[in-house]
Amino acid sequence: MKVNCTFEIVSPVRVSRRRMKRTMPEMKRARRPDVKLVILGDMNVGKTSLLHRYMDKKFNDTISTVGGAFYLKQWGPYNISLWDTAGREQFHGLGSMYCRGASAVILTYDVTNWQSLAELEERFLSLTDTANHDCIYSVVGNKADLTDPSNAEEDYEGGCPVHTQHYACHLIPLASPTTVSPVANREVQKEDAVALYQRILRYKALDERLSPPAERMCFETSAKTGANVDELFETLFEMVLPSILRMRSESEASPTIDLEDYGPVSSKQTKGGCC
Ligand SMILES: Nc1nc2c(ncn2[C@@H]2O[C@H](COP(=O)(O)OP(=O)(O)OP(=O)(O)O)[C@@H](O)[C@H]2O)c(=O)[nH]1
Ligand SMILES: [Mg+2]
Repeated sequence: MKVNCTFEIVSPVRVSRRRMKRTMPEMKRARRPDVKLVILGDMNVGKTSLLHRYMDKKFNDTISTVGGAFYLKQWGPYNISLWDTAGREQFHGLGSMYCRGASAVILTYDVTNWQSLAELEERFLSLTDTANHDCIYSVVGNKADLTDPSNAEEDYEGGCPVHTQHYACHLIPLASPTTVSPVANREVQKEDAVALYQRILRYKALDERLSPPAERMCFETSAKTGANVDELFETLFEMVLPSILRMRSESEASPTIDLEDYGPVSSKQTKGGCC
């Protein structure tokens, strides 16, 4: 449905200063997402946790995503829609719908689970065929905290770091402490992610010399500790900025709006509903 209209928006942030009457282009900017990023990957790799960490700076309990959900992030003057998707097989078909019109896709695996990396090429890469022609791709290994020796914990009552082997801590070790050797947890090496990124470029028939380098597009993150999470999203936002500017100049010309573009957005950083 396309309509011509201008209406008044009172932004909760500005209501103390002044009520604003915006013309169409400003109203469009205030509400309509400028660009779309999608996060894909097998179930349980931490897609939702990464979005919660970035949007809310928290690592809280999650339930397995049903269908998909979107978040609207205001980044400077730009509105970026972040689409979370379900990794479960039963929702696989929805992935290509969520990727439609995407300017960046985050392909996520679990560094402690080799199969989650393999699934990206076997099951998820083809879903990105509906993304924009100039879409960028990031390969993200999450749960890096599980392979970080400094995070090692022994199974004590209350927990005591493994490097205090002489039990300096006050806790009495259990009869047979189970030491988690974090490095042994790692199943995917960084080189494996780089190799996958290069195969993605070939799949997309992109010239590697003209594409963003692997070291810029491959990340290891932890939604639990927050490691590299802001860097991941902010790097991608910077990289899609040219697409935003291009699409804005194209949309300036169109005086109509499509009300279906306006999700249930009511404040600056708003979580969309499940779609
Ligand atoms: N240690 C650790 N656990 C994590 C991390 N990220 C997510 N988890 C845990 O992994 C489990 C799955 O996390 P989700 O964010 O729900 O995974 P998902 O990819 O959204 O899963 P689906 O919605 O089913 O596709 C939860 O128990 C999280 O607490 C991380 O960085 N480190
Ligand atoms: Mg999820």
